[in-house]
Parts: sequence; C-alpha cells; structure tokens
Amino acid sequence: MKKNNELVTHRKEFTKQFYRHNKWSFVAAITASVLTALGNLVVSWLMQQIIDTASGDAGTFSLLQLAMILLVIVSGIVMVSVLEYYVRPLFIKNAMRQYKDYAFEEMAKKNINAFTGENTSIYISALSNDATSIENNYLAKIFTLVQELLMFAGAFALMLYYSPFLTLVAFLLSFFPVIASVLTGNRLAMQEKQVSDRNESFIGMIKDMLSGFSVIKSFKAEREVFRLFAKSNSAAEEAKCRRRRTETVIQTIGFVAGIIAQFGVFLFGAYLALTGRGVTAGVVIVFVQLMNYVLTPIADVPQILANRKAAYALIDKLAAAIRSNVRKTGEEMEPVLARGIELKGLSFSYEKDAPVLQGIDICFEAGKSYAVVGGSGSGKSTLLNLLMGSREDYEGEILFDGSELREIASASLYDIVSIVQQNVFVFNSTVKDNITMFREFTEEELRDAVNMSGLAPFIAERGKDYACGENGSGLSGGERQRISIARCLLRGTPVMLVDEATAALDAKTAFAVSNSILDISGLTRIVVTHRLEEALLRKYDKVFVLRNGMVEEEGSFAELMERKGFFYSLFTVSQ
Ligand SMILES: Nc1ncnc2c1ncn2[C@@H]1O[C@H](COP(=O)(O)OP(=O)(O)OP(=O)(O)O)[C@@H](O)[C@H]1O
Repeated sequence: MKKNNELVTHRKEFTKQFYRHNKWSFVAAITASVLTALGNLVVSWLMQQIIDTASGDAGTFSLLQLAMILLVIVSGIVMVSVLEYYVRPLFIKNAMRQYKDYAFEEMAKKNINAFTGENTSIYISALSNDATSIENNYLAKIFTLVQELLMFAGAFALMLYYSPFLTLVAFLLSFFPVIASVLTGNRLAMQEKQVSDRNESFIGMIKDMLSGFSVIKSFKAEREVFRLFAKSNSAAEEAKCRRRRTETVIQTIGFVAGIIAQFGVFLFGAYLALTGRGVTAGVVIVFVQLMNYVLTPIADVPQILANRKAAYALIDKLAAAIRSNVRKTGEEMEPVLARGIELKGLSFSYEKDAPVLQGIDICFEAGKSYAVVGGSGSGKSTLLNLLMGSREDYEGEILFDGSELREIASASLYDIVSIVQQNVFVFNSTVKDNITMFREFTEEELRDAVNMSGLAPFIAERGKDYACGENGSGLSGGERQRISIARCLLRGTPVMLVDEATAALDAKTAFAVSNSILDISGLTRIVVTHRLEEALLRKYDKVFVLRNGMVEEEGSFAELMERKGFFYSLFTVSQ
C-alpha cells in the first residue's frame, strides 16, 4: 500500500510537468475541444430543423433563417479550428519538452556510479519510444476524451428531448458496444507495457553491439551476434504486432456492435415515423447521427482509458528507475579539507558474504599524498569509488573533517573531491571544452592545468580547438588520460583521487605527470597505482598496501622496504 502511494506521488511529479508554465495553452486547447463538441451538436440540431422544414413538418425557423444560422456555425467552427491549430500542438510541445527535461534533471541527481551498474536502456527507451507513446496515447487523447464525453452527454440530452421512447430503445441497443469495449480495453494496457519492455531489451542489444563492435569483428562473431539481434528484434516486433491485433479486434467489435445499434434505432425510428407516433423524419435521421456521438465514446473511451493506464505504467517505470540509486540531499560544506579524511572500521561488499573491503582504519591527512597499492582485485578502485560517494551501503565511517560522507550534499562533496579515472569519457567536442567541461576559466588557470597534465606539447601542435571525435576517437589513450588529469586539476578541488591515471602513458610522460601531481602543495592526493617506481613512491607521504580488502601494511616507502614484508615482495617482483 505504502509502495503504491509512493508510486502515485512520484508519478504525479512527472505528470505535473505537462502543465507547468503550460496552463493557458491547456485551458485554451480544452476550450477548443468543448466548442468543437458543441458545434457538432448544433449541426445535428440544424440538420433536423432543415429536414423537417423542407419535408413540410412545422419548424421554428424559415429556410433562410436556417441558412443564416448555418453560416454562423460554419464561421464558428473555422475559428475554433484556428484556435485548435495554435494551442493544441503548443500544449503538447511544451508538455513533452518539460517532461523530458524533468526526467533528465532527475537522472542527473543519481549517484556518481549509477549508470555503470544500471541497465541504461530503460532511460533511452523512456526518452524515445515510451515518450512518443505517452504523447500520442495520453496527452493528445485528453482532448479527444473531453470532446467525446461532452458529445456523448449532449447527444443523450438531445435524444431525450426529441423522443424519450426512442432514447430508451437506443440505450438498450448500446448495451452490446459497452460490453464489447469493457472486455477488450484492459488487454491493451498490458500489451503496451510489453511493447515498452521488449523495446528496452532491443535498445540494450543495439547499444552492446555498437560498443563491442571491434570485439565482434575481431572474433568473427557477426553471425552469433546477428542471431541475438534477430531474436530481440523479432520479440519487439511480435509485441507490437500483438498490440496492433488487439487494437483491430477492439475496432472491429466496436464497429459491428455500433452498426447493430445504429441500424436498430434507424429501423425502429422509421417504424415510429411511419405509424405516426410523434416522431418526424428529421428526428429519425438526427437520431442516427446522434447515435454516432453516443457510440463513438462507448467504443473509444475504454480504449483511451486503457491507454492512459498504459501511459501511467510507462511513467511509473521511468519514475521507479530514476528514484533508485539517488544520493539523498545532505549538509552543505565549505569546499575545503582542513583536517583530513578518516576511515573507521570501513567494510564493504557488492554481494552478500563476499567482502571486498574489511575493517579498514586509515587517516588521510589534509595536504598530504598517499599511494594505495596492492594486487589485482584487492579493492583499490572500490576504496576510491566509496570516497567519491558512489555507494552508501558500507559499514563503518568515512569522515571528511569529521562529517560522515553519507550526510554531505553531493554538490559540496564534488567541490571537495574529484577523480581521475582509468576509463576517461571524452565528449564529442574540442580539447578545450573537454578540459573545462564547458565552463569558463581564465587563460592562466587553463595554461597551468595543461602544463601540469603534460598536455602542452599536444595543444601546441593541434591547438585547443582540436575536435576530439565521438568518445575521443581522434585521441590516443595517453592523450585521453592527460585530458582527464587536466580536467581534474582545473577543478581545483582540495582532494584529488587518482585511479591508475598514468597507465596509458609512456614511462617518461607518466613519470613527469605523476611528478607534477605530487609537487602540487596543499592538495590531498590519494593515488591508486600499479606502477611501483621507487623515485615516485619515495615522494608519497605514506603508502597503504591492500591485500584481500584489508590494509596489510602502511608506511613510507623506506619503512616498508625495511620491513621486508608484503610490499617488499610486491616491489621486488615488479622491478
Ligand atoms: N560493480 C561490482 N560488482 C560486483 N563486484 C565488483 C564490482 N566491482 C568490483 N567488484 C569486485 O570487487 C573486487 C575488488 O575490485 P576492485 O576493482 O576494487 O579491485 P582493484 O584492486 O582496483 O583491482 P585492479 O587492480 O585489478 O583494478 C574484485 O573481486 C571485483 O571483481
């Protein structure tokens, strides 16, 4: 029950976006729908008047007067159409733009590592196919719904006014279409959700195929991958096919039941007119027309409501995905580190009963530099990721100047720490944009970051407006890493985490870059490294040696070497 309420609250946040700063176009579009419905009803009334006046039955107006009324109505309909032309697309455009903008803003609140662990296809599908479905089946249908319900009520009132008896007959004959609609409506919602789920898998498949294209080619796995593609493609098309079939069934049942009801009224009305029971020819013809206005909503409304339900399911799916892996808002902090970062009894595991870090007690003092070394899988990257606030499900404490990491607001945390990672994402833009991350910095700040990261020769040769290409396709691995280091240096955070940042650089550049990072004074540096180079290791204030998720040894390079323990053997093997 609580979960249901939460779902509805999250959904409301999303549906609110349709109307935010968009109320007037919504009201105008609804007004146009109301006027269209009224126009249609008045046209029916006019038709009855014209037929009865022409066939000699007593009418209230002369033919000339009726022609004048017709002129007024037609002008009115044209004006309403013009209003509709402007406001309906305007409402839908703003609604969808705001909906997607909101979804993106909410996605940006997720944890720093959220999209490395989650299936991202759900978001791509939600902002493409699902959004189109919501636009067509939910938003555009609001106006159809209003128009049809009004026409239904108006037609029913007019029918009662013309002949209560014939209305009763019409009511009984409408029973079939009502049953038919209700029976088929709900199936559609279920099938729409299935279409969305299959689409999501299909997008995931395409994403994998494109990202792993070089692996597929080099392992000659095209056939095998094509088989997977074809399976996923076929499943997505099957789901759409089933939905289309259900739509056809709904339409056919509605059509047949409608014909039975309409002709039943027509024949019965004709009988009443011929036997002189107070029903004119005009009334019979108008009844057939009004029956349309009654039957169309009976056929459409359950389908529209089912589609609304389907759209809600799509919104709920996106809302639930967006609400997971979100860092809760915490306290604001000054962008400084005065004392240091303390880890107290820190333990963490990705999966139950498989600890990756166990009972770690470390103090990183402000302004000093630390190396974290250890064998592959010993938990080095996990430690850095935890310091970046990627997870909150650790045991023990991570204290920044005494404040628990979980309680620090994301914005404050990333003003204090920044990370240079192994895998560098490069945007399809210039080198300068990739270093500044599209923000403004002074020329001097930029020059310093470029010099320290070892990018200066590259920029001197290609210029800072050099286009990096999609995901840095125009750059070497080393150049990408230098961009990442420059990015981090430019941010100027008091804490810099470095995860194997120099792995892709040649030995000489790697040494120069590491050296310049180690020479910055006042910066707290925690560097994960596999490169066990004495000249560099001697520059760290302390080296922490991890083994099976625990701190096996700690001390300066000289102390560790003297101890002749685990580090000593790691170091000597690597030389
Ligand atoms: N997202 C994850 N889900 C589950 N297990 C993970 C995840 N990331 C890492 N692990 C596991 O946690 C352990 C520690 O990994 P981590 O990347 O922290 O080690 P590392 O010391 O940085 O290794 P390397 O030097 O090879 O990069 C490994 O056994 C790894 O398989």
